[in-house]
Amino acid sequence: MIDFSALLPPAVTADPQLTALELPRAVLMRVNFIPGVRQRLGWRGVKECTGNPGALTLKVVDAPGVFAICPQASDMDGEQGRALFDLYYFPAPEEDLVESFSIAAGITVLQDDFLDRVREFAGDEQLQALFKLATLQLSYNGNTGAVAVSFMAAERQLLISAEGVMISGIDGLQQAVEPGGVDQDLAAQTVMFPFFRALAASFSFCFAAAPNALLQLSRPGRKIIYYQQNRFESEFCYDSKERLLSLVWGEQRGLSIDDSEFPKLELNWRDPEEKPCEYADEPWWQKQVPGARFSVDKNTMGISEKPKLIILTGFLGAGKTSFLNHFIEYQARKNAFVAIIQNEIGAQGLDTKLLGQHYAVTEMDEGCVCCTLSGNLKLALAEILAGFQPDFVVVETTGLANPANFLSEISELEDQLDFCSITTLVDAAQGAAPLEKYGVAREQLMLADAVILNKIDQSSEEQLAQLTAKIQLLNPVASIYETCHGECSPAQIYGVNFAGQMRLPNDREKHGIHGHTHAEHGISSLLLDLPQSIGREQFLAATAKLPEQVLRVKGVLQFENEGDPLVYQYVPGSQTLSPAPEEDSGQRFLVFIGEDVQRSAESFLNTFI
Ligand SMILES: Nc1nc2c(ncn2[C@@H]2O[C@H](COP(=O)(O)OP(=O)(O)OP(=O)(O)O)[C@@H](O)[C@H]2O)c(=O)[nH]1
Repeated sequence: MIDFSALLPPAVTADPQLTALELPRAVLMRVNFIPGVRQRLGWRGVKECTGNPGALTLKVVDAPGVFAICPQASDMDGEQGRALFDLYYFPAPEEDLVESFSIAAGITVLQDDFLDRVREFAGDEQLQALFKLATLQLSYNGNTGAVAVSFMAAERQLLISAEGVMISGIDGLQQAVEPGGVDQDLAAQTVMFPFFRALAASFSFCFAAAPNALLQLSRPGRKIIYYQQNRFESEFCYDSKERLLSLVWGEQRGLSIDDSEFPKLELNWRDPEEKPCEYADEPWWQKQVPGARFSVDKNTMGISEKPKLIILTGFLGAGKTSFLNHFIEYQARKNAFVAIIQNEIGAQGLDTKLLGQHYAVTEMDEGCVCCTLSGNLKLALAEILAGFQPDFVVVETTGLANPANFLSEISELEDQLDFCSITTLVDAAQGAAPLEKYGVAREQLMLADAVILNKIDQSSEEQLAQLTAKIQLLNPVASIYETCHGECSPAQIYGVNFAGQMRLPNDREKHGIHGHTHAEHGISSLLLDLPQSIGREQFLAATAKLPEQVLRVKGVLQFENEGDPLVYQYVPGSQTLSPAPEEDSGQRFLVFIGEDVQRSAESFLNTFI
């Protein structure tokens, strides 16, 4: 029985249809975030389409273009789940292969916005019609745990233009394809096979098992004759075959592969027979990638195996999430994988949604921010380290957390993590006020290895100088960096190889800093459910009257008679409304943070509802 627990959450594995639908994505994301493994399995990288997180674009070693996969349909029959995916290849403009695509595809490839369109191909029907080359079928039996991955493609994808194709050239209109001539003759199976090869090898790696059956079936190919106004006919084409190649992990009987239209059985191999010679050298027979097992791959590459740990603190609204977004982007460009642990005040986990979905995120329970973080941090870290092999783990604490509270727990994980830095964001726009008022804001600074002075666009030079002097008084050893929107180079802060060492609790005790400070600051949080839609004017009038005890408000809301939901963010003195993340839970809410928030939230509600 294949163990899916490291790939999919239990709520998904309990549902065979969902499992069939989610499995390729889970496998592809997982292998692509383990640098040592990715390359060896044949991948160069993966990216989710923002409009459709189930749709991925991928680069494969040695293929200059971009491959893509997009879920198309799924169904279920008892314990059988099945899902179909469309597979695409978007050639690079300089590739000779472009000549074999249709004239319309060739023109599209040469347009300036082609690569931008490819990144968002899942919402682009024209692109899908021009570049779909194959289909993938995923079958899963919930009883036996068996999985079949079936690849369907034609030897030749032939398109005949009934009326011919004219294009405009230097000498005016020219006949590019004669009426009844071939517009496209593409070796679809050969073009797509490198993708299937790497995909199948990724399944074997994630399942830690090689396939134990292989089926190959075929049927006569077809050519498509197209007319104007989107009219199509299809005819058999006997000098081309369509093939279905199916690999099975686990018990083949009882797995429903939709192969009814493929009457001719060409190959039927089962373990322990000798492997079919045409596929004997394929990488999918290896259940382990040499030198790339979870525990040793980085060592064999001469890299320290332990992920670097960064603790990100900073008072409410200082810019932690903004900085984290840049940090992730910077690392993604360097092919490094960042795992994030966030502890959100309020149950909604808004920050997780505001960050892209490209990263593993473990949200911890809400509750007393300091203590809960302390209690669950080890668990969350252990979960991440068991499931992934991140290069960095960033713990983004709430604006009210005192890092001193969980430093001793982190020091217990010294053998699993390299401590890199406590990085503290400071809101230059708010100046020294939070530092003067809240002990926790001072302690976040006293503990910092690096201080990022953010929002300098909202502060005068004189105010900046005063604030810097205050910070230096509190923490004479931390380096201070000035930024806007958290945009600063991680290499500048942490050094090129991130050797920064976090001071451990024993050292800190000497500075007179102690744990658990949550009782002293008197700040609490409150979640306010909003009606599904609200009036824009009334809402803005109410926010204008927020009392100074309210330090932070954020949430998702929908204005009456307006298009999409919006994210609302408030810190004293400024508020923003921006488009909500694509993945919308449908819940409309605000989280209030501050002193006496109960009263503030009640009077807020009274003003505008
Ligand atoms: N003008 C300006 N606004 C900024 C800057 N950096 C962040 N912001 C805005 O400040 C607000 C808070 O930023 P976040 O990055 O969410 O801050 P945070 O520290 O994660 O906030 P919490 O989750 O409440 O702790 C958002 O509306 C940002 O767009 C900056 O440099 N200048």
